[in-house]
Amino acid sequence: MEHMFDYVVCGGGTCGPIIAGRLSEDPNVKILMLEAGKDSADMDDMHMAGAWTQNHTGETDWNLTTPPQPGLQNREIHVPRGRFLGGSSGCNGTICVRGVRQDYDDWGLPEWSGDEMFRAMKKSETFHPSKWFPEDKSSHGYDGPMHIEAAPVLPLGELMLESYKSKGLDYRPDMFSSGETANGCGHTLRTTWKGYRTTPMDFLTKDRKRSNVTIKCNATVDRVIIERETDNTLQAKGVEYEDNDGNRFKAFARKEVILTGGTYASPAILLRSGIGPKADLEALNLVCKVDLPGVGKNLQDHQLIFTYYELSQPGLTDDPRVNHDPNAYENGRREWRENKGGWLAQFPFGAFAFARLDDRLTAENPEWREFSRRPGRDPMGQASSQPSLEFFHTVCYGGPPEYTDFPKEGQYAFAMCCFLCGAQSRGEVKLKSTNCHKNPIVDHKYMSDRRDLLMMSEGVRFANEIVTTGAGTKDKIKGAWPPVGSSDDDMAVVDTKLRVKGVKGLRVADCSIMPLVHSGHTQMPAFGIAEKAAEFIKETASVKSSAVRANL
Ligand SMILES: Cc1cc2nc3c(=O)[nH]c(=O)nc-3n(C[C@H](O)[C@H](O)[C@H](O)COP(=O)(O)OP(=O)(O)OC[C@H]3O[C@@H](n4cnc5c(N)ncnc54)[C@H](O)[C@@H]3O)c2cc1C
Repeated sequence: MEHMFDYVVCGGGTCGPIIAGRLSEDPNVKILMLEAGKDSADMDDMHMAGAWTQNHTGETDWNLTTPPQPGLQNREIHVPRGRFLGGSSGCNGTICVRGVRQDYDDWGLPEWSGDEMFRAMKKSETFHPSKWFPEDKSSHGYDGPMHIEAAPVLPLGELMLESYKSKGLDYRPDMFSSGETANGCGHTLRTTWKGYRTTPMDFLTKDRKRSNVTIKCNATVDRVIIERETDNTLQAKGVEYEDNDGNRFKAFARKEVILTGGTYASPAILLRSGIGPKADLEALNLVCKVDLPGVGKNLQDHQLIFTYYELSQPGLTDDPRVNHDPNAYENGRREWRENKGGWLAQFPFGAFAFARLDDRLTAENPEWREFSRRPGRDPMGQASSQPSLEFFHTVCYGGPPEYTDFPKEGQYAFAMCCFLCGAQSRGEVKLKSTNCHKNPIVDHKYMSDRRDLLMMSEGVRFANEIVTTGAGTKDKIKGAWPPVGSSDDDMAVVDTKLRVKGVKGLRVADCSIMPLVHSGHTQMPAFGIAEKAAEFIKETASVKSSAVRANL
């Protein structure tokens, strides 16, 4: 294999293939994309969106677990991450929620404004309209490699929409694409089409195979090769990586190395490369090349609570196919192979809503009233255009594989989910070993900020009101289930164009660069981040080549 490329992209998950795909539009450019996991072309359980949990353990997952979380009664939390081509976009819920413009405006960087991110997010998309769904046309892209569609919400979803509306959350069908409201209900779109999950690997496979992109799987990037130039600056020259047997290789980049290992892995690669907090590096006998105290810090996650209900009547959930059938997976896989249908073809979530709960908390909770507020902001730092919480529900009893108490014949259950948008708890990623095959310590410090706990408690209370007293569902609930019971920021790691501070030719371009999580699930911003990263990289290349031309 040839070892010299123009660009080396480290991580073939969500952002990596988008960047590799965009850069490969120039046939003169040679790209290497390294992925620690395996090829996913033949992974049916990835192609079927409903089989998502099947890839949350074993070789297709990074098997990362947090240390005991004091805010969660010392529970250790498994945080799944895809480890194969397509990465987390290949084992996620396929839900598309772009958030609201203010989420990105709050990053305080003109390059990353709400308008810019909404433009970049739709660039990856081909939206497939449906007769029943009134899409907001201006919010969508129609010629990108990722296939996105609206999914019907099934009978329970229709009732939930009625319940949301009766609680003051107006129906705005495509609000999760347009980002138009912080209070409302509607449909989320899905990264599925014709029974298949779409992932950013669609930038590089099928009709978009590119001869100038080399993809290497089972290739775990250990560190970036950084050399000091004659002008005393540091330059990224390439990477060292290992296969699954520990054999070591080098690949070199004429132009740039781009880290796309995701929120947990990119900081770990930087740290192993000697870029990070000096004391932490020296404690592991790593030579500190650039003392960047922010690497691995400011870790954020959306927290999510599922509350289960039993329904008093049949016909509203998918439990008969999913939970009552002892051969559910066998039958689901057969149906998918035969006609790309069946329960595994779709992700089992129904109708969604956003809500702001600051007024409720302010009226009812003295502790909430004590928190300080910036002008025009609530105690979470959010403006009135930003939702406090997202609500959604499953269309059968479902959730992670470790769940038990499945409904039996004649029993029907579902979960109401409460998802915290503006989480304030901050955690960190640290190395526990310099071995690239050992996972870093991922400590989210969930619920360590009291405001998260108060907002989540109020959210669960509101969700319970929606389900048990809302117009669509109040007569259908039997009970609970189971029936027994910025660049001037010293901590910034990259500049506004995602270049790692202190090293030339090195960028990070994945969800780890988000200074604040947006209101919603993170794959849409991942698409936007990758599209913008590719634009910045091309911009640098064109400035360099015109500078070269000017010198001739
Ligand atoms: C279970 C789950 C459900 C989710 N549901 C949704 C949802 O419904 N909607 C939504 O919008 N978002 C969802 N998300 C979040 C979203 O999918 C991710 O935030 C997004 O895909 C992350 O993109 P990324 O490029 O930052 O990282 P990833 O997609 O994780 O890509 C990183 C890639 O780098 C590889 N890698 C890591 N380390 C190395 C290394 N050292 N060398 C080489 N390769 C390496 C990994 O194997 C992986 O392929 C979900 C995520 C999960 C895990």
